[in-house]
Amino acid sequence: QEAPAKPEAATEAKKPNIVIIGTGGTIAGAGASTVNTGDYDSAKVAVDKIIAGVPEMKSVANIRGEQIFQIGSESYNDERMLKLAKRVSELLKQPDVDAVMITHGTDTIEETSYLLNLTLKSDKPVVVIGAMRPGTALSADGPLNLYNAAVVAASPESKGKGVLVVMNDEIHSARDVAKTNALKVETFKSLYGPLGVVVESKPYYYRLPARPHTTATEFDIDTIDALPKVDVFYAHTSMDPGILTAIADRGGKALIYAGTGNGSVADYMEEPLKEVRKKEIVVRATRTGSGQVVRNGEEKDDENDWIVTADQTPQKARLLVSLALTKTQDTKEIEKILYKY
Ligand SMILES: NC(=O)CC[C@H](N)C(=O)O
Repeated sequence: QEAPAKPEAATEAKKPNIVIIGTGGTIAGAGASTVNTGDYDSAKVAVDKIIAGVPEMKSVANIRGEQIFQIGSESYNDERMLKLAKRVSELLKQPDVDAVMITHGTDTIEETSYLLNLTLKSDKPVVVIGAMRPGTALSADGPLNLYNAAVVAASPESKGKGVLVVMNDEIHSARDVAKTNALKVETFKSLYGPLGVVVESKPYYYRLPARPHTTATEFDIDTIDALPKVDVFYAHTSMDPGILTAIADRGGKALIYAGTGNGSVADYMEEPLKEVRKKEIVVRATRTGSGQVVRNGEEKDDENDWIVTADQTPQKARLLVSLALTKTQDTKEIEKILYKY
């Protein structure tokens, strides 16, 4: 890594062109008073206004905004995610676009960025950011997150590292990042640690993603127009088997069973889950938030033709299984995909 440079140094070289796609979230939120940090409306402020609020970004890049949605990220569905991903792909193909940033609600940043990480075919930096406090709040975190994201997106060092999520001075891989707290500014964590940090207008990378992403995957967003329906069932004590089987009657192609512990299935849920397998693929995941699910460990996966996740959370497994289903219906192949990415 080079020695730290002053932010002004960047202006001496030709500045990169960055497009910031606005999608809503708290980074575009507004509260009634400066002390409203958790009580506010998200998705209110236009992306151009957000950009105008951080003129410091002009020293690192030529920036232009594009508003694609104005939504809370809890409202993403496949259609919206695909629309966003296809637009990012289009922009990355333009020779006059060097990097893309996306302002996004934090609730589902980990899902959208994971989909982008698995399906974009470009080495150019793609950086997703959000905020935990609206711009109207004391100590709003959005402006610095946005500036840091621009610093990361503008850096040649960020090329080829997959889709990045920059929050709270940290650079995370979209593969691993998860929102871990409902309110705190330091909510974004990666199980294996962030890839790097941003300090005084410079990114410092310490790790690289080991799993294939972007140009190295078999999934291309330009060829995907719909995603097979995959649902998640969340396990707990005293489950209602009827709810599980009702999910399987909704036309899904796979069900992620977010099991307790190592993806364990309650004795009274085994028969219902076997019934589900007659209609769709069954994937055992863990609701614990981390750890591999051991095949044939706590359950008879071979006998039941159930699949296990690698370390993906149920919501990330849902997306990856859905992408896998665009390629194959073979359960062994789908499990290989879970262990590959
Ligand atoms: N901090 C946030 O961005 C949460 C706001 C909103 N629920 C969203 O995800 O868009």
